[in-house]
Amino acid sequence: MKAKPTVLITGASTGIGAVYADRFAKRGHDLVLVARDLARLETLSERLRRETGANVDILQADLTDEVELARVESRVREDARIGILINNAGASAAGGFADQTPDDVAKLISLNTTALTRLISAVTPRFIEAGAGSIINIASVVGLAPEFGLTVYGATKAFVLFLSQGLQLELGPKGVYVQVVLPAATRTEIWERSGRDVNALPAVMEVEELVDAALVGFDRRESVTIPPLPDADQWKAFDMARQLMIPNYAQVHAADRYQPEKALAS
Ligand SMILES: NC(=O)C1=CN([C@@H]2O[C@H](COP(=O)(O)OP(=O)(O)OC[C@H]3O[C@@H](n4cnc5c(N)ncnc54)[C@H](OP(=O)(O)O)[C@@H]3O)[C@@H](O)[C@H]2O)C=CC1
Ligand SMILES: CC(=O)[C@H](N)C(=O)O
Repeated sequence: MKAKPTVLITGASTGIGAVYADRFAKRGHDLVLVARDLARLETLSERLRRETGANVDILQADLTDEVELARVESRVREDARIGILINNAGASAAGGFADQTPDDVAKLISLNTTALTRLISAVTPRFIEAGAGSIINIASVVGLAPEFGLTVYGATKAFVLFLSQGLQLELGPKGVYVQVVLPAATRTEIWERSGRDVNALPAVMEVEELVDAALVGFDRRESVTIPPLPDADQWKAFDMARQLMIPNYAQVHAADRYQPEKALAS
C-alpha cells in the first residue's frame, strides 16, 4: 500500500482542479478525479499516469444531481485510501440577483455549497476514526465583499469560509486538517462559462501560480489561505475584529441605542 493518501478532487477536468491534480500526482499521490466531462478527465488522467506513474481513477458525476452526487459520497465514505478531499468544483453566474432565475440561484447553491457540504459530511466519520485527513475547500475573496455584486455566488463562498472555520474548530482537535483557499480572479474557464470576459479584468492570476501558492499554505497547515492578499496582517486584523465582538453578544438587555425611551430622546 502507498504511504501517501489518495486525493479526491472535484471539478478536476479543467482550471484550478486540474492543476491540483497535476501537483498532487507529481507529489506521489494517487488520485480520484470528479467532473462531468469524461473526455477531458480521460485526457488528463492518461497524461498524469504517463508522466507520474500515479493511479488515477475517474468518477464522472454532475454534483448537482442527487443520484450522481450520492455515488461520489459513497466513494469518499468507503474508500479508506482517500485521505485528502479537495472541494473545488464550483460555478459563478453573470448578472445581478434580479437577472438570475430561481433555478439559476438554486443550481449555484447546490453545486457551491450543498455538494461540498455533503462530501465533507460523508468523509468526516472516517477521518475522525483515523485521527487524520485533510479537507481543502475552495472559496473566494468574493465571499468577503458583497461590493463585487456577485451576491449569490459570494454568499455561497461566505458559506464555504464559515463552514471551513467551524470545521477547523470542531475537527482540528480530532486530527483533521481543514484549509480554506480564497482566490481572487484567476485565469480559468469560469469567466467564460458565466458569460464574462476574463481579459476585461484589471488583474488576473495565472492558475498554476494560484494553486502553487495555495499549496504553500497547505504545507504550512494554514487555516485560511488568500494567495493574492499582499499583507497577511490585514486578514488577521479582520478576523480579530470579529472575535473581539464575541463576548459582547450575550446580554440580558438590548443595547442603549435600541431602548425605546432613549431612541425617542435622541
Ligand atoms: N477562476 C477564478 O477567478 C476563481 C475561482 N474560484 C473558485 O475555484 C473553483 C474552481 O473554479 P475554476 O477552476 O476557476 O473554474 P472552471 O470553470 O475552470 O472549472 C470548474 C470545474 O468544476 C467542474 N464542474 C462545474 N460544474 C460541475 C457540476 N455540476 N458537477 C461536477 N463538476 C462540475 C468543471 O468540470 P465539468 O464541466 O467537466 O463538470 C470544472 O472541472 C470554483 O469553486 C470557483 O468558484 C474562486 C475564486 C476565483
Ligand atoms: C470566479 C468568479 O466569478 C468570481 N469573480 C471570483 O473571483 O470568485
